[in-house]
Amino acid sequence: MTPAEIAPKDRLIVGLDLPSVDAAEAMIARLGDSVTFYKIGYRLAYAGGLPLVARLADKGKKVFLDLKLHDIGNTVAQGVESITKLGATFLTVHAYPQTMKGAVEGRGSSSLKILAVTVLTSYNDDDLHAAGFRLGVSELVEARAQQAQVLGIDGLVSSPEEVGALRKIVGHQMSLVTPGIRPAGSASGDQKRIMTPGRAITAGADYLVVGRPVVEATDPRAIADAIQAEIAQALGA
Ligand SMILES: O=c1ccn([C@@H]2O[C@H](COP(=O)(O)O)[C@@H](O)[C@H]2O)c(=O)[nH]1
Repeated sequence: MTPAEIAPKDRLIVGLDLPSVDAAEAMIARLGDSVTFYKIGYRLAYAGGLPLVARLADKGKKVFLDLKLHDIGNTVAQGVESITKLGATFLTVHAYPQTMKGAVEGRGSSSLKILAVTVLTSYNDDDLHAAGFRLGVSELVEARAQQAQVLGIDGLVSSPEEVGALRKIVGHQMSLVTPGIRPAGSASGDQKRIMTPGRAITAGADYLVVGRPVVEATDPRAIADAIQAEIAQALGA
């Protein structure tokens, strides 16, 4: 799907980082038709949230399974093959060559799209160096994007700060999905590479992932609607 083909409303992916399936379902009901795309990550998946994928699909919503797999290639391939049956649109793996190769093998010809997490948005250059990496954020993101492209990965997760450089490398063949989104005035929390929704879209992001600023808001629907309006304005839609 080229960026022009993505419906503006589908570009906001709300992270259901909530403690239980009941809490997630209550949030989905509150957000109503403001949100069409949800992300299920560690917190909800390990609290029994995987069956929600099919329930959301039945309601016409899309699901991003943010499981960030990383293991030996064979294990990743087998795990991804199981995940293809859940009905999610996106699944994340860490952008290590063996992991990405296994994920593409496990995905096979299914409709599941594999996203490679380049460098977590809570990391800056100092964090990478402390973890033993020689490269800084921008160099590592770009190197991993090149490897992901060669291996047949469908999309990349990065901060919006890297989207311009990534587009030059991967063109429109891969989806660019960006967490680290903060509406003006909201707390950054542990995120270190952040941008507002409008600036991220203008920078060229295809999808914006927003968790806490929506699900911890007093009025989540009002915040989601404001983000959708900012996205539409940045797209000139
Ligand atoms: O590099 C990454 C990859 C994934 N995430 C996930 O996105 C959401 C962001 O939540 P906020 O509350 O809006 O910070 C969260 O589920 C992360 O696990 C990311 O932040 N960065």
